[in-house]
Amino acid sequence: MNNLYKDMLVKIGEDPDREGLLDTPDRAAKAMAFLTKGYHQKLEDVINNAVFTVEDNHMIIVKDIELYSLCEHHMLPFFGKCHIGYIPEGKVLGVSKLARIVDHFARRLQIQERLTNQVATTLMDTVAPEGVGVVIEAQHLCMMMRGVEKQNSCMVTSAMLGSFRSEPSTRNEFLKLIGK
Ligand SMILES: Nc1nc2c(ncn2[C@@H]2O[C@H](COP(=O)(O)OP(=O)(O)OP(=O)(O)O)[C@@H](O)[C@H]2O)c(=O)[nH]1
Ligand SMILES: [Zn+2]
Repeated sequence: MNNLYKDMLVKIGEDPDREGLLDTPDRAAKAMAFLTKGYHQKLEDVINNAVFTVEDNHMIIVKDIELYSLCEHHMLPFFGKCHIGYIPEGKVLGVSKLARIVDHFARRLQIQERLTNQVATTLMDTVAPEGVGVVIEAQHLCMMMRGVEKQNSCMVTSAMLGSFRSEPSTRNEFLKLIGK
């Protein structure tokens, strides 16, 4: 990937041999590898069997999980917060794994809707809860730094599965607890 970045520097009108840019192709390649590392992770390694048994079935919420991703249309960042809720049916997931699942799907080229769905369906597939709700609020640099240049708009996406979809009271409890 280093050569691609060196070519890019030339194409945008820069001199890749000037002092400040000598290590830039290397650094940029490393940064891009980090930002897209989700492609090279296995979901089962991310979750690492951190599934535990519970007796009760009260709603569990982890909110304000920060996320950074890249929009697949412009390869520019979008960033914001993810809120996750679920009602277990015998099994819960280690709490850090919720944030790891968000990163696993965020660290790649994405659209916000797909990211939201992937987080929700992964939780559904992993612990088979009664229901899952995922809300993502994010700002897209492709709408801020360029294009339509709107600085204050925020895209909100949601994925409601199981009882979060079928039961308005469950969905409303979730939305209330995440402050929506
Ligand atoms: N639904 C959705 N759209 C996105 C996301 N990220 C970027 N986009 C949009 O993808 C669209 C691509 O539209 P095009 O008209 O092909 O590209 P463009 O000419 O660069 O569009 P502008 O951004 O309007 O200048 C734009 O409307 C972006 O705002 C996302 O996560 N979800
Ligand atoms: Zn974009």
